[in-house]
Amino acid sequence: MTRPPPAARRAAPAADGEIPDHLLRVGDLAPETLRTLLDRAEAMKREPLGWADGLRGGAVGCVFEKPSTRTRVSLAAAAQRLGMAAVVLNRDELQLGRGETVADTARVLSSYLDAVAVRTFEHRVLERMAEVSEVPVVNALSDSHHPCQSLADLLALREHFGTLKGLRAAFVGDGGSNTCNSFLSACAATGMHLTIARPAGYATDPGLLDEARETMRRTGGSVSVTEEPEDAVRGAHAVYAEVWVPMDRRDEADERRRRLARYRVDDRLLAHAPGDAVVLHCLPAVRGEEITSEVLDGPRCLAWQQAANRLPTAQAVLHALITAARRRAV
Ligand SMILES: NC(=O)OP(=O)(O)O
Repeated sequence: MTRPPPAARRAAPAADGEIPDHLLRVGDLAPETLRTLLDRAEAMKREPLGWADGLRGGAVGCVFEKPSTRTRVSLAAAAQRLGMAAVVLNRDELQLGRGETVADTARVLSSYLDAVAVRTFEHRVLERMAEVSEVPVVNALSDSHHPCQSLADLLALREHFGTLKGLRAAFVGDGGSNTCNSFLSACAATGMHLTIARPAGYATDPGLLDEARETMRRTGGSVSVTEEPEDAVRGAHAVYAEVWVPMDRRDEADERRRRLARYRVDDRLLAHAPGDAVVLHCLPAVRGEEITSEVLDGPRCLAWQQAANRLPTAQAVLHALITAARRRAV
């Protein structure tokens, strides 16, 4: 008998410490689960090999409807470090490009693979895939969430500061971006204090803010919103900059550059932050736009560490989801 699809077996979020069926949003990870993934990623970063027991010979699919450097390569490399093959596909290489439905595609792929990572436009495509997939689905970026990035961000912050709880972060730019949404949930789960500085019209989804505040009641974190980037960075341990014109918003490029111009992370803005504040950027960066080269290449920037951490965090996610799914299937 065919197993019921994972989403039908249990609704996210999973209980504290429990690995969920899929990773679609950081908000689906309970605080203890997030900490477990970070601990595992840290161990895998120290000792990348030796985690293939039971996984050797498996395969992970990576389906990308949009370009990617970090996510695509880190997931493929992570699969190989776990002894698994990585099958990396663009949309046009699949029948998806000729109209086969997402649900049909996911059903078929999950009969070949041990997990499938998907970068797509609409988040509901991932939710639909998770509903029908027999194997874990990993969000490799959707229009509203970027959980793999947030794990790498948290690992870089924890490596730098030794702890996450109580850290003060400022996100400067588009408060409704996928990176900001996931970073908000990451701050909530770890008890961080986040200030989002964004112009009017670039607000964070109120539902996500409510969800984060609910989690923060338990973890001791907080979130506030301002239109003033100087206020946001004052007292911050970390300042997050992100590209102003994402891949799917090129038609808004001029408007975005005009509205976000005050939100550039440069030496002028950082003069309002503590001298030992670090700078985060998920990359790729547009130098001179949302961040200057002086800052991006400077000693306080963790962007390169964040990028490097994409590999051990991807390895931890794949290992955790696949081994948990196999245990549940027994
Ligand atoms: N930060 C990030 O997701 O990079 P890529 O778009 O290159 O995967």
